[in-house]
Amino acid sequence: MAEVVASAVGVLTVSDRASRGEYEDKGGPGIVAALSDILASPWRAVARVVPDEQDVIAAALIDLADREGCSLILTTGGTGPAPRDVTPEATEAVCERMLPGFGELMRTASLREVPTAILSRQTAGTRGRSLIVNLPGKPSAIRTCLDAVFPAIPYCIDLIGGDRFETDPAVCKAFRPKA
Ligand SMILES: Nc1ncnc2c1ncn2[C@@H]1O[C@H](COP(=O)(O)OP(=O)(O)OP(=O)(O)O)[C@@H](O)[C@H]1O
Ligand SMILES: Nc1nc2c(c(=O)[nH]1)N[C@H]1C(S)=C(S)[C@@H](COP(=O)(O)O)O[C@H]1N2
Repeated sequence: MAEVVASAVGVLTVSDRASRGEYEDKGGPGIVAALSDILASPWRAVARVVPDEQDVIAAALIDLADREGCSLILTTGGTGPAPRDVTPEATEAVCERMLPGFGELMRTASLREVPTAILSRQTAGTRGRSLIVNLPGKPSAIRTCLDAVFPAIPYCIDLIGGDRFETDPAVCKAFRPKA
């Protein structure tokens, strides 16, 4: 019988205070809870918490993509305009190709909730067989943004040769044009 292999998903919290233990990280667990709801195929989280330092974020993204083999990596935090917000820069630095449509759609969805949605510079891109997607730091933004873009994520990962992800159609209808 074929062995069922759980797909690794990187969950990267970028927060100075959460990384120092000054507050409990609600971002990483929020992403895990959302994925538990959305995904129907076997998966496991590889979670990390790092400070808002571009080199540290980039190193974590490279490790999750190249060593841990995560087909999907979700970051939370560090996407705003403050001087220490550098998650988009770290993402661009490690990606071969950017997918600006992700940021555009996530900001549009968030704008229905808060006018400050336009302050997020969140983006997405691919590194080898990994798709990296930035989410804002506010834990409440995680579900809003994932619900907006997740229908396109499994097909995107198919196209770059990553793992096959299935969603629970009652929660999220993944769209595969060639299926
Ligand atoms: N990982 C997290 N867990 C819980 N709350 C968070 C987390 N990240 C952000 N927040 C909340 O969202 C707010 C905005 O997030 P932002 O990423 O701008 O944080 P920040 O003010 O730059 O500080 P830090 O980097 O220390 O989290 C924070 O002030 C905090 O209330
Ligand atoms: N859905 C949603 N998107 C949101 C927010 C939010 O509360 N909900 N906060 C905004 C604010 S106030 C900022 S500054 C930016 C960047 O946040 P970050 O630096 O924590 O990533 O995300 C924006 N996007």
